[in-house]
Amino acid sequence: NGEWALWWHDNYLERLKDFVTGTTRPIRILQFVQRCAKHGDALSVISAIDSFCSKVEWAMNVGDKKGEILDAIVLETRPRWVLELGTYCGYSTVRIARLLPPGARLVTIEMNPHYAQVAKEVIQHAGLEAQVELLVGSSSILIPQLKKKLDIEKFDLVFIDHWKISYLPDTKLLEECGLLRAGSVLLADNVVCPGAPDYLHYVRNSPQYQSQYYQSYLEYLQVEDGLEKSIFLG
Ligand SMILES: C[S@@+](CC[C@H](N)C(=O)[O-])C[C@H]1O[C@@H](n2cnc3c(N)ncnc32)[C@H](O)[C@@H]1O
Repeated sequence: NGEWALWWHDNYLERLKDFVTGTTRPIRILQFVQRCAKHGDALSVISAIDSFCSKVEWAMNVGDKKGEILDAIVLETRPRWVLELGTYCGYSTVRIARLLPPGARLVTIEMNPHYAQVAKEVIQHAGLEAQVELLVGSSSILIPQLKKKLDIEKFDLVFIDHWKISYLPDTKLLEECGLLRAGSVLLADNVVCPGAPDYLHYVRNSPQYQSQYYQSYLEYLQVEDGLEKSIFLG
């Protein structure tokens, strides 16, 4: 059901609406945010995107239900440095950035330049551009450059939400590049739908991680999905 729903919303309906409107889904989300959300008010940006994506057009944001779990983990972690893999339109970026303690930074990586441009405008609309560094490119190329590029030592929290096939190789890359410390938290989205079985097998069986599943629902749909929180033990 989940696979079918994703195909329906992400391929068939999106292409149809793109064709009919002559725009793209990210542009339609941005236009809704600009029309309905208050400038500088992150919560109203989040509400506008949730409202658009639950009532008008589905989109692959982490969504409101899993978003609450994400919020709780950001608040309990109180990170100084956060990395997000997969920005899309900046929904989860705004969710995370609004909860960061003073002086903390969120680095978010998006390989699609069109999505990244929309995300930049969404983040600006939320008034959070000072907290966020948006990098455009592939995670596998950018991760090894992060220490030099941004003078980062280690990430306290990593939100993993790009293509599922990249979860495991990028996690190993973060380890190899020395970007994780004992206690760093990895939070991976969509571990059930569409699923990341090789990643789950790794974090649940490696002695280097202590891992826990948070059951929830796929964004804006009644289909089981969840987040996996994995603490790197060093
Ligand atoms: C599920 S969406 C991210 C949703 C976003 N985190 C949110 O909740 O609002 C996945 C995004 O990851 C991007 N992506 C996929 N593989 C990537 C990679 N290897 N490097 C950078 N971006 C990637 C895609 O272009 C897409 O925009």
